[in-house]
Amino acid sequence: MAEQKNVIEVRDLKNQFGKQVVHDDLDLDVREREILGVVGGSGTGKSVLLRSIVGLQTPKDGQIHVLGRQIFPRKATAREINEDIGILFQDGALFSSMTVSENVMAPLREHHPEIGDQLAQEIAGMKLSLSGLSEGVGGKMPSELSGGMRKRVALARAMALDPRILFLDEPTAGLDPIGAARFDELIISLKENLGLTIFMVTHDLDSLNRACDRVAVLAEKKVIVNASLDEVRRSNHPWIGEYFGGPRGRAAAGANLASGAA
Ligand SMILES: Nc1ncnc2c1ncn2[C@@H]1O[C@H](COP(=O)(O)OP(=O)(O)OP(=O)(O)O)[C@@H](O)[C@H]1O
Repeated sequence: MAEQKNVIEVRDLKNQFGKQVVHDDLDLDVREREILGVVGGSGTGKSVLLRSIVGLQTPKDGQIHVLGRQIFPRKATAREINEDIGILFQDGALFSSMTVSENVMAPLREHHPEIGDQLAQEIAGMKLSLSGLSEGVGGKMPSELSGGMRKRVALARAMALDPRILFLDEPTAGLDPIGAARFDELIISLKENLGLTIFMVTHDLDSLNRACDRVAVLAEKKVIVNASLDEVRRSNHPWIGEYFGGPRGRAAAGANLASGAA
């Protein structure tokens, strides 16, 4: 198989808050068109890593390149960075006073004010449909939707500018198992049909089994392994053993085998 190129390269990353060093000499590669699951204990710096890569957090040291652009030390402009990435934050963060359509159109209004109302509406409708929502949803307020639907609206908004990379921070948190499985199917289809690369911070073992091509594990201020789930499971690191070998880990792996997934 041809070697996939890296769309994200992080080298020697250091993040520090006061005396607390969160990342030290952290390296990470993310390949084009893969779904990378990012896991690690609470407070290991998964969200800080995501925020550093998208330019929302200024690291202490290191180098970050995304799609060939230098994010840190900063050379790319915020506009250039935002052109090719979409972000779904942990809480979805929809604007509660705007309709669903207006939420999805917000990035278009900000980055492409030249786009007229009708075209913006049409693009919003298309993104909602890509996210598995029906047309009628556009006129509703976020408060009228279920948690799963709100996640899909947030995903539609993250895709408003046709990103090449999607960053998802715990996208299935708060969803029931069926809603979470459907969300995973959706992101797999985005990867397969649109060729997106997906960087997904998650605590959801079922999601890792179902959706991720590779898994990066954060521990000891670094990415200690970035490999297929099978390879990660073979690691003898104590946190990995506890996480994947515990009852939840075994149940998730068993469910995956039973459903015939690779
Ligand atoms: N802006 C900030 N100022 C000070 N400390 C911060 C800031 N952002 C993050 N931290 C600290 O950095 C550490 C890593 O935080 P982060 O949110 O990245 O962890 P995480 O791995 O995503 O955790 P969780 O799985 O619980 O969401 C935590 O100890 C957190 O308190």
